[in-house]
Amino acid sequence: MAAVAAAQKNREMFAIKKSYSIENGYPARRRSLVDDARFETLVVKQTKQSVLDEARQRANDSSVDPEYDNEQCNQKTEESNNKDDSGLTEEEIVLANAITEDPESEKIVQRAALVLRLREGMSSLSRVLKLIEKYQGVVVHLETRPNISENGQLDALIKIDMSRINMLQLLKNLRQSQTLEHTTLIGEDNISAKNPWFPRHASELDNCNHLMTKYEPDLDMNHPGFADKVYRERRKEIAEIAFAYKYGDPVPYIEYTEVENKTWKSVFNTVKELTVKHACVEHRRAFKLLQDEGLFVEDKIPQLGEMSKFMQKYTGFTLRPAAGLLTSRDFLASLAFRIFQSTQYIRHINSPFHTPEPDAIHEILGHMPLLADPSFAQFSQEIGLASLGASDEEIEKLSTIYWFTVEFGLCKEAGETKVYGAGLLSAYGELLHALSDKPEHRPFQPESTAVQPYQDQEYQPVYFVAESIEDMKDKFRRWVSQMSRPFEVRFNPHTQRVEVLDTVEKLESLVHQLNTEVLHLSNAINKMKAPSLC
Ligand SMILES: C[C@H](O)[C@H](O)[C@H]1CNc2nc(N)[nH]c(=O)c2N1
Ligand SMILES: N[C@@H](Cc1ccc(O)cc1)C(=O)O
Ligand SMILES: [Fe+2]
Repeated sequence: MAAVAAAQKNREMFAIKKSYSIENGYPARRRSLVDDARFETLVVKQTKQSVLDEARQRANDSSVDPEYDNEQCNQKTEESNNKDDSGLTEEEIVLANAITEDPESEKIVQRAALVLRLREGMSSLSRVLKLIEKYQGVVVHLETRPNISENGQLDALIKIDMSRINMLQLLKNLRQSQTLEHTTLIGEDNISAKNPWFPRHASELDNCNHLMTKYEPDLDMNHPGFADKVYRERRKEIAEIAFAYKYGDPVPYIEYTEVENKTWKSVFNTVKELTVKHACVEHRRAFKLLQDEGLFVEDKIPQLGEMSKFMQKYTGFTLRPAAGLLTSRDFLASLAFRIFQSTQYIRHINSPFHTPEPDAIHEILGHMPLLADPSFAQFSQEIGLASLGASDEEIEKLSTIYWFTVEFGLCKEAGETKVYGAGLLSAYGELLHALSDKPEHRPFQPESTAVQPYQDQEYQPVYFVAESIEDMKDKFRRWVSQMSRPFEVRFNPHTQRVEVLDTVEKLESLVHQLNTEVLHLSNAINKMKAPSLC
């Protein structure tokens, strides 16, 4: 018990706190969640590293490697130093970040309002207007008034439409001008910092790979591999491969070692036996399919590339490698694109029944069977779509729902309680615990489930039981429709793009598509009703 308490304390000490970046002098105005996560990973890792090196020494491991990650950290620090944001307003930083994160977006024409203080009255105004013309901007609104405090000065509000890249140039130019006292850009539409950035195309998931480092063997005293240098090196090697991965690359092939295959064999055989009796029908069905296709065999860890092909065939889900436990926002965002970010390293041989961080055994044995089920795949994508542009509070709720369904969900089946959560289907220790009378079983209700606190270091004390997976999905849909996001999104599988449904044109084209599909459906019905005589 003492060990558990110590581990809990260790994790609390290092858990990434929401306000961490602000406490450490990272300007709150730069509210890109991508940048925040990058910064947090860096600082938390550096701090933890030094404290834990000491602890590892105490754990009788002489293989402390202080160089770990220093290179990577330095690189990132330099990167962020190069970004000189001094003097820019929040809106301008958001604008500049939007361009850096998606260079294609620099040509997007953006509406924005400029507030200027003109030193030389009307004559400065004509210079400003000429400049706007030079940058191919269109003035859509212009208002001036004498400045109340200074004689002869004029305040102007100018609304313009201009490409993002030109807007940044224009601002630079205006700031250097002697005739202006100050220039402020007020964002409109999507350059507002109030809507966080989110990926619009599957390729932008290259930006969504921020890790929560608290359970890595290098940083978690209770990780089964904490004092095993060989294990830590191997885990790092495989994580590096994931770090280097870019959208469009083939899924990397990993030559698994004998020990790793042995670990797989022991988990696979135990889970195979237990799931016959305890897993939900969707899991059992897909498990059999995976066996029939030769992917689920006892003596070889399936390759992620093969798994990805398998799932693409059944539900369109594909896999991309992840270096460890991802932040909820990044992890959920990829689900919106029917992409599952999957770790590729294997848990420690000493702890096959349960591991504190997701590993390839968890992803493959736990998640893949249900992601190969069309209805469950749809549900996973819906949680992902709901997460795009959601507030931090909503992300917290969505990930809690995800936790108690996709990860640790139980459901009823012909009067019996069955397992569908991936965290149980890959951890036979916890699977048996979940079905025993030790933990509490509560009915799944999105409102209460979404706010149930949970920890991810030990077996759960509470599980939620759904009437059925379909019923859980229905309840989730009703609940999620009340979220605060002021827009709807839709995934276009042809372009792999998430579209924000915010213009009449987009909705019209969608209605058109749906009409065509309805026409096909009614044709199909007619054909069935009156089969042709030929
Ligand atoms: C969304 C929710 O937080 C969930 O537990 C996520 C978090 N990050 C993850 N990261 C990886 N690599 N694999 C996972 O299964 C998850 N699960
Ligand atoms: N506990 C799971 C792995 C896991 C860890 C953390 C998670 O968030 C999810 C899954 C297992 O042993 O298989
Ligand atoms: Fe998982």
